[in-house]
Amino acid sequence: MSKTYGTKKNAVRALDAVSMELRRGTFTALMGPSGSGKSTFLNCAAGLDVPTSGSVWLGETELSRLGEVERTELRRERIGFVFQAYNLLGSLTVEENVALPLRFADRGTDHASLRRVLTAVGLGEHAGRRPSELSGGQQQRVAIARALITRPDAVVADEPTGALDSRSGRRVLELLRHIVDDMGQTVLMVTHDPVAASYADSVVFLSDGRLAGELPRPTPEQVATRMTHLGEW
Ligand SMILES: Nc1ncnc2c1ncn2[C@@H]1O[C@H](COP(=O)(O)OP(=O)(O)OP(=O)(O)O)[C@@H](O)[C@H]1O
Repeated sequence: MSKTYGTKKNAVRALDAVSMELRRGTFTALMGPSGSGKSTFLNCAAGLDVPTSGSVWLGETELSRLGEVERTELRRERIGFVFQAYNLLGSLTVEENVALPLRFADRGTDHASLRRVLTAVGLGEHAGRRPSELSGGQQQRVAIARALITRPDAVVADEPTGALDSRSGRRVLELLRHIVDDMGQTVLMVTHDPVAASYADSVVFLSDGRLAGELPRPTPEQVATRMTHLGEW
């Protein structure tokens, strides 16, 4: 797919014929210098935006062909989102925050699934707390539980550890690894951090809106070396 922002002389080609297949049950990290198109790719892949040309498929559904309303519905039902800022509602409890996507999707709240997902992210004991009573790492794990509650086909995470200290970050990355290995989830994560990227099955590099290689079974050192070759981080 390609994505151009603006028109004519103000046009910015953010993605230039980038083609990628994310297999079910895999964890992919997306890296590249600032402005290389990572967020643009993630947004188009997850149906928050549409490419200017090319197509995006989620299973049998051509996401890029859907109108705004259908795309919003598909996002709610089939994609889980995790961002650097946890975007939790402060007035709701942990459990209520996690249940929110079910309400938006007009699905009933299934308490057994809520308990299960909260336990999976290690917050079974904190269901009744407010986000302000949790650490940053715990809040991000609430956000991951919220992303998982609809049993989405894929989870996209844009810098999920960007605001965390390295210990809480590790816990979040281990959790992402766990949802892939033990729950069969598919995860796409944008990150600047070679250690975070090393938790993925494979790292895809972007540079100037183009694919710039892939590194399977990455180590932090290999990722850092590649990033150095791509220029500024
Ligand atoms: N809404 C927009 N309108 C115009 N240009 C945009 C818009 N969003 C992004 N761009 C441009 O598209 C290019 C790719 O941006 P993008 O945010 O995808 O990069 P990125 O790799 O995620 O960067 P960063 O690591 O800094 O977040 C950049 O040149 C950026 O300035």
